[in-house]
Amino acid sequence: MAEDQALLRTEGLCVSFGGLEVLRQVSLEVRAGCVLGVIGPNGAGKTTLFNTICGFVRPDAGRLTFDGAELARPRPERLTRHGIARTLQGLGLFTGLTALENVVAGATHRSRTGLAGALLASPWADRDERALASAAMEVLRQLGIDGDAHRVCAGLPYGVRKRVALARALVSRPRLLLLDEPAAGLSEAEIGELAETVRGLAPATTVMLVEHHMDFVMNLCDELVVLDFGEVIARGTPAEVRSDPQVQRAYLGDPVAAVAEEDGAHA
Ligand SMILES: Nc1ncnc2c1ncn2[C@@H]1O[C@H](COP(=O)(O)OP(=O)(O)OP(=O)(O)O)[C@@H](O)[C@H]1O
Repeated sequence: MAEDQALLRTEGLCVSFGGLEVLRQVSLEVRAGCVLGVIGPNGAGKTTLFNTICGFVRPDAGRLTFDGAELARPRPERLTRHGIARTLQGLGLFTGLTALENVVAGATHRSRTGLAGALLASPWADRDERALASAAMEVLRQLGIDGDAHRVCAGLPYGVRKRVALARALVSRPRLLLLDEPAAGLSEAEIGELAETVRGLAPATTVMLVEHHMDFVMNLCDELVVLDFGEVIARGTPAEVRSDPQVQRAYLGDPVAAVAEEDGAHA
């Protein structure tokens, strides 16, 4: 581990789409063993930040370092080899496959024999397949959904499908897990359970998540970074961020103006 304990670091990331600057000089650190939340109003650039870290979007400028080494040109298909995994805002599951098959699909990079071995039906491929299925089952058990392992995803409740998506990311045993809106669409009870699950992953797995559900974020995260119009406008503990006037303005409009308006209404 690098001395500064930052597992992931971004320095001066800039991304534009056409003339639209979506990330402006974004510098942040994800400390090893922590749960870092990235929040901000709609369109602030949160998902673009994830996409840049994962290599789906090439930055115009800036630098990414993972565990002290530059991640010069991250390639999505190689991320798990670096020890990074992510979930998507949509679930991205194969709805016609079972929960177990979906999770195995997330683990295939661990296979030694690869596609060629599987096509040739080599004994190694058989052994690999059994090992992958066993690893996938273990993660489903860890997330409390092993009872649904052989059910087709299309027929599973949304909350269970979200857990399958999480299991698929976890099966590679990532050092850094990126979660894009993990609480979206869940009931309050499921959100509470999810917070416990994510808390249980750290410190072995460092977590960076993008989320709109404020209670979830405030209760779960060790640190927050706030993006607004592609810029980092605040960072700190949830309590520090909550009381930051710039953050309040970004979310609620200018509080001073809001109070003045309210006074006017009562006058
Ligand atoms: N591939 C793209 N091409 C053009 N514009 C894009 C692209 N991806 C994102 N954008 C624009 O970039 C801005 C930031 O989008 P992004 O999805 O990163 O924001 P966000 O903070 O994740 O928003 P939300 O909370 O609504 O998911 C938006 O104005 C969006 O329309």
